[in-house]
Amino acid sequence: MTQHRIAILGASGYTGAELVRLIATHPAMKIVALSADRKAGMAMDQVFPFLRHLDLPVLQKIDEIDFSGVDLCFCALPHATTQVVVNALPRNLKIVDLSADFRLRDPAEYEKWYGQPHTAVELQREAVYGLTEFYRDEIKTARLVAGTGCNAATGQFALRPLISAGVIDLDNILIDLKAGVSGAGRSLKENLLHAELSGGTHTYSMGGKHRHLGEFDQEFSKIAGRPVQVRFSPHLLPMNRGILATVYVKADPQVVHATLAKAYAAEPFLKVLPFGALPSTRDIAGSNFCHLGVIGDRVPGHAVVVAVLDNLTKGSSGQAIQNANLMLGIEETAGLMLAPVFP
Ligand SMILES: NC(=O)C1=CN([C@@H]2O[C@H](COP(=O)(O)OP(=O)(O)OC[C@H]3O[C@@H](n4cnc5c(N)ncnc54)[C@H](OP(=O)(O)O)[C@@H]3O)[C@@H](O)[C@H]2O)C=CC1
Ligand SMILES: CC(=O)N[C@@H](CCC(=O)OP(=O)(O)O)C(=O)O
Repeated sequence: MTQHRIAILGASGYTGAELVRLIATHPAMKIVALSADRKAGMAMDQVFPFLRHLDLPVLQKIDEIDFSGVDLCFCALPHATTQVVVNALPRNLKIVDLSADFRLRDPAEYEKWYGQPHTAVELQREAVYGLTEFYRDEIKTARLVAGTGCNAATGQFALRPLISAGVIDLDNILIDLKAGVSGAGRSLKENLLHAELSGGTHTYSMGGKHRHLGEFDQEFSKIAGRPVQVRFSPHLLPMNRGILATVYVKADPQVVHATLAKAYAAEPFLKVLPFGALPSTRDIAGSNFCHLGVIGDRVPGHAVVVAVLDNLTKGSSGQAIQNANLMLGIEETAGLMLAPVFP
């Protein structure tokens, strides 16, 4: 099988390491370059001893990499840095970006949510939104794909088919979400110290401030053909991986279940549980699966959808590989059918 030559920028971060872990057993990808910033010059097993069994290139600064020998580049860098880096890469290089820089179509929306003007607007326009199950055809022919926010992916898996089918009240949607701490990346932050995190939970970016609302607004309004604004309450939980979104909608619960089950019947990674069964993050850790459950609320005419996925796989690096498979003409599930880790 052809081995596509892969570079990973930001390989010393959490999503970068997850890309390496998954690509290590991919049948048609070979890692030829890895980048880091502070950790440039180090071997991967110095940064991540859990990858010691692999023979990997040394971490380099981005400007030391020869991209002429690369077929596809995963970019797992912080937002804002990303647009500068991608703008300087060869224009024929296929890129799957994991940051927020190319997710929003409208430059004004980017500035609103990220607090600064976009400096590569033409790339922003070129990028295809990377929620694979809903953008497959565009992703197959794209050069630049923008991976979704991990929370944004979870909420969209619960809601997109319901909005498309017109079975929920569009003005009555609440996404209450719990996220694991690896979603915040590997750089040191005081509030993420074990002593300050492990004993409790708290909300963050409440009151309509979370940046993934930009993705919800963009995508839900596009599907509905009119503005849709959801309510969103993110919480940080003292767990490493995983997101659980509890989504409250005004709708017939059986119709909600039937709509999701039908929409995802042929999807290899999206699993709808029997009516009334609800999923747990414990059942998807380390895998590219998203589990969804539906139950009737106590108040008639209301339903609750619960969606879970792993932020480092289906929420970022697994999704990125799924998109790269399509861009390279490989089987979409290649390298991704790993079972979750349990317990
Ligand atoms: N973590 C998650 O669950 C998700 C993350 N994302 C997005 O993916 C991207 C990567 O996230 P994550 O892996 O968590 O982040 P980390 O903070 O864990 O890693 C960031 C990586 O970028 C490198 N880096 C930082 N600054 C620079 C710079 N100025 N120039 C070059 N390289 C730099 C770091 O290198 P070094 O450490 O050597 O300094 C490191 O390799 C982010 O945009 C994030 O928002 C998207 C979905 C989910
Ligand atoms: C726990 C935590 O902090 N999670 C991050 C989501 C990670 C992600 O999807 O990041 P980007 O949108 O920045 O790429 C958050 O809620 O902002």
